[in-house]
Amino acid sequence: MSTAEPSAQIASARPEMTAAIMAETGLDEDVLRDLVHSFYAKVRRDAVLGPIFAARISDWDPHLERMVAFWSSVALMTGRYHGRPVPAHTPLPIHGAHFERWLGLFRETAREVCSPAGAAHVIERAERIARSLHIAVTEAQAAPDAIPALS
Ligand code: HEM
Repeated sequence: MSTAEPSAQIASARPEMTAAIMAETGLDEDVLRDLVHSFYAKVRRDAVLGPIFAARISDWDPHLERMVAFWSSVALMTGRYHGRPVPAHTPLPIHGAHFERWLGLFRETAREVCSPAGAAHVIERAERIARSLHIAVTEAQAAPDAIPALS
């Protein structure tokens, strides 16, 4: 690390922005790890969402690692996640009610785990991404051969 770089606590593609978000929200990789692990513990116990995940994920460690990287990218702008969420969801048996339930559990967990500013930050992003995913999944279910609009 050069001396010109600001003192972000974690490796980031945009260290200045990451440091500013961390200072404003109280979020860091440890909080996001706690958020992801607590959230998926609830998801796995959920009567509606749990079976959908159980049918696709047998080894949870890599999924949880991927989701910490995803939230690090989304919330802290670190650029750690390089996957494609839309194709991962288009084959799933999900519709509006699943997204509402997912968001309900996510909001609840974020408020338990994060500071108020941190919870507001991740909830706003989760709501935006859930809306995009819902649109993409609905389009793919209506026209399975169409080119996906989002990746
Ligand atoms: C409607 C409720 C949802 C269900 C049932 C669901 C289910 C799943 C499942 C089963 C996977 C694993 C897919 C696989 O590896 O085969 C997955 C991956 C993933 N989900 Fe969701 N999901 C939901 C909503 C969301 C939302 C709202 C977000 C983001 C805010 C999200 C973000 C992701 C990401 C980033 C991955 C990893 C994709 C990859 O890189 O492979 N999911 N989801």
